[in-house]
Amino acid sequence: MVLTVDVGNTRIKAAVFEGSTVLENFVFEKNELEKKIKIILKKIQNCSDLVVASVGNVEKQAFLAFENQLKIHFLTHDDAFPFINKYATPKTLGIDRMVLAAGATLQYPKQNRLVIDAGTCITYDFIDENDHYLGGAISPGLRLRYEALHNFTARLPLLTLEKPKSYIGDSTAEAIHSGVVNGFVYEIDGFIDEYRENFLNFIIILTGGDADFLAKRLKNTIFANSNFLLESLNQTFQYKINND
Ligand SMILES: Nc1ncnc2c1ncn2[C@@H]1O[C@H](COP(=O)(O)OP(=O)(O)OP(=O)(O)O)[C@@H](O)[C@H]1O
Ligand SMILES: CC(C)(CO)[C@@H](O)C(=O)NCCC(=O)O
Ligand SMILES: [K+]
Repeated sequence: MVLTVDVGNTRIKAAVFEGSTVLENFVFEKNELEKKIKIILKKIQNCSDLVVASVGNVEKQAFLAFENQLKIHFLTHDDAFPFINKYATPKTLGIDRMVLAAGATLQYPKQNRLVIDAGTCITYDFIDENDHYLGGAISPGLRLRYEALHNFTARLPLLTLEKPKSYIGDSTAEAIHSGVVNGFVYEIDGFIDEYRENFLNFIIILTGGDADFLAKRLKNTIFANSNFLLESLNQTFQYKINND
């Protein structure tokens, strides 16, 4: 069994896989890392490998305490990935985006794929049918938008996610909810439209902490898979074993 760990910008997500099946999911905070991994390994014995993708400030050392229990694989840019990276600055491409691109490439062979990860940031990643990773976009995620409005102004309160009543916000709170939530949805629909103008066919994979909320509101019908990053991490690991 394989324990996959996604260290995001805000939280940590983990899942145990047997082959390609998820046995159990976990979400926890960064300061709980060691404690939680210990609990997971106690609960689910015979995990042979631990695979980590980290974009947060958690380094490989944080996992060395478990070295005598299972093999630690800390993914880096030097590992084998199943696509050709056309990003102009491949060394600065986020490892989470590389893992998402790898998962899309392996799970949906020989087609254009757009991966949208609505997490702390929204990331867009496009891998074409020739398995060329072309790039995409990075923008502030839903919660970050609420926080940025509050942190960088004098008068805007810090609000938490609420469904806007209308696109015409009739109060400060409603104006913020409309700006953040509708702006978020319009942005994503707008990007999808732009891709549609340039590519005849592509599949869309929607993931991240806000994926379910978003899926219901997009004009494009897309199903959310909030586990896509961890599934991709498991697949990237299998690919690495087969190609090392
Ligand atoms: N308990 C929570 N803590 C933080 N964000 C949450 C929580 N529950 C839902 N969310 C939503 O999830 C979004 C963050 O997504 P996610 O959890 O995927 O981010 P992350 O852990 O930082 O991962 P990544 O860095 O890969 O985006 C926020 O915009 C927020 O609206
Ligand atoms: C964009 C984030 C923050 C999303 O988690 C991460 O992928 C990252 O730190 N990327 C580095 C910059 C880039 O991908 O070009
Ligand atoms: K993200």
